Amino acid sequence: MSIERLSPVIVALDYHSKAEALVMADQLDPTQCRVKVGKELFTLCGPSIVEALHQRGFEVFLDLKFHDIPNTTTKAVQAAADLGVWMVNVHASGGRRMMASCREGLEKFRTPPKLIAVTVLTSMERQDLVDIGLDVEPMEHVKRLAALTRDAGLDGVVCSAQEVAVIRDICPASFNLVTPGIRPLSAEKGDQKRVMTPQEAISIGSDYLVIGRPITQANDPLKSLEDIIATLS
Ligand SMILES: O=c1ccn([C@@H]2O[C@H](COP(=O)(O)O)[C@@H](O)[C@H]2O)c(=O)[nH]1
Repeated sequence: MSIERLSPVIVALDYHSKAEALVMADQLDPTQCRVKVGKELFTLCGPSIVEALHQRGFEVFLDLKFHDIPNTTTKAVQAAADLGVWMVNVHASGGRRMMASCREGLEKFRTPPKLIAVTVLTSMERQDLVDIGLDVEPMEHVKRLAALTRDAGLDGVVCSAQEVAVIRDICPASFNLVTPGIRPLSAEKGDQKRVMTPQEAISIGSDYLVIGRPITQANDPLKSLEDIIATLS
């Protein structure tokens, strides 16, 4: 069975050293999940952490959320493609021309990474948007940015599972919906605001569940992952 059908879970390896991240990865099974390398780990380790995870058989989501001018972000996603990652992302608020340029920049790769865009961070709620001059509900802004991302030709968006149904109405079924802010009922929300349980997120149509602390900070991370996967079928 392909990994596409096996598990929608992407484990966020948010660690402060390569050693810690690999201790965690070595407890996980690449047929049961993908892994995500974010800003902290990549800033500390660079491409060597991606290589080490590839050697262990994991597909890697490089979650660096590029947000810059079109030329810079395009070169950045091309560098990610050179690393052979499975997925890479930019911020949709960088705009249509920036996203379209990144899309075009990946055309020369035989197997480019999935290119997706972050809409509104799952840690944000209405007041956070007001604070940055956006007097809208997160749902409304996510919908607008998802439409922009679709029109720029990207493969999908990062959103909260709470927005999945609304995005499904305006985007094709092939448009990947990647949802962090996933919290089993027993888990702490921490800094996440727009959350949903793994089971609800899958039921409503999330394609991929990004899960960090509920797995990585569990006493038995593999059991925690298996317990989550068991709720999905
Ligand atoms: O909107 C977003 C975009 C990215 N993230 C990232 O996902 C994980 C979530 O980790 P948890 O420990 O499960 O909260 C983390 O790496 C974030 O950088 C997000 O949470 N929300």
